[in-house]
Amino acid sequence: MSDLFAPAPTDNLLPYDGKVHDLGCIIDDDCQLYAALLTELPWQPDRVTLFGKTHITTRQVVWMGEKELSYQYSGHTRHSLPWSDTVFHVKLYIEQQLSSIGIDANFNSCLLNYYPTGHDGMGYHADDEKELGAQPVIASLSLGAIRKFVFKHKKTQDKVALYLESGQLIVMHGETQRFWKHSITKTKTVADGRISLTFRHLQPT
Ligand SMILES: O=C(O)CCC(=O)C(=O)O
Ligand SMILES: [Fe+2]
Repeated sequence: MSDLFAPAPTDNLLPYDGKVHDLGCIIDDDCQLYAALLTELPWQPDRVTLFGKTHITTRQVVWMGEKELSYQYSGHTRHSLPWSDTVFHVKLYIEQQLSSIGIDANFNSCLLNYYPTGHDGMGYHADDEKELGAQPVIASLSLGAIRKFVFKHKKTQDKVALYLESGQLIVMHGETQRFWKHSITKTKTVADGRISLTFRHLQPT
C-alpha cells in the first residue's frame, strides 16, 4: 500500500551536512528472508574495544564480501566470509534500487547485524574508517522488529530519528559519515529480533 505521507525516495532526511534517503519497503518476502539469514549464517558476537576495554556484544554479526578483504573497526581486524547466495542476490537487488534514484553503487562487502531483542542496540558511531573512502555510500536493509535509528550531528548535536521497518531500505551518502553519527536505540518494549544488512564499498589497502 502506498502511503501519501511517506517521504519520496529522493527527499533528503538530513537537514544539512550529509544525505540520507529512505527508499521505503523494497522487499515482499521480508519474513522469509529474515528466517533464511537467521538459520543460514554463522552469527557470532561482536568484539568492540573502547578506551582500551574490550566488550563482547549480545548483538551478533557476520561480515561478508569479496575474497580476501580485511577491515579494521572498533579496534579489531575482521576477515570476510565469501558472499552467500542469499546475500549476493540482495546486494544486486539493492544496487538496482539505488540506481533507480541515481545512486551508483558497487558494494564489495556487507556487515550483517542481528539484534535478538530490544535489549541489543548499537551505540553512536560513524562509519568513517579510511578504507571506506571520503564519501562512502552505505545502504542498510532492515528485517524483523521495528527499531529506532537516530542520527546525531557531531558538532551541533542536532538529532534526526526514524523508525526502520521490516523490508525498508535506507542509504547514507555524501558527507553523512563525516558530520553525523548514528545509532540503534535500545528499548525494553521490543521482544523480537531484527537483522540489518549494511552494504559498503571498501577500497583495497
Ligand atoms: O543495524 C543498523 O541498522 C545499524 C548498523 C550500523 O550502523 C553498522 O553496522 O554500522
Ligand atoms: Fe553504522
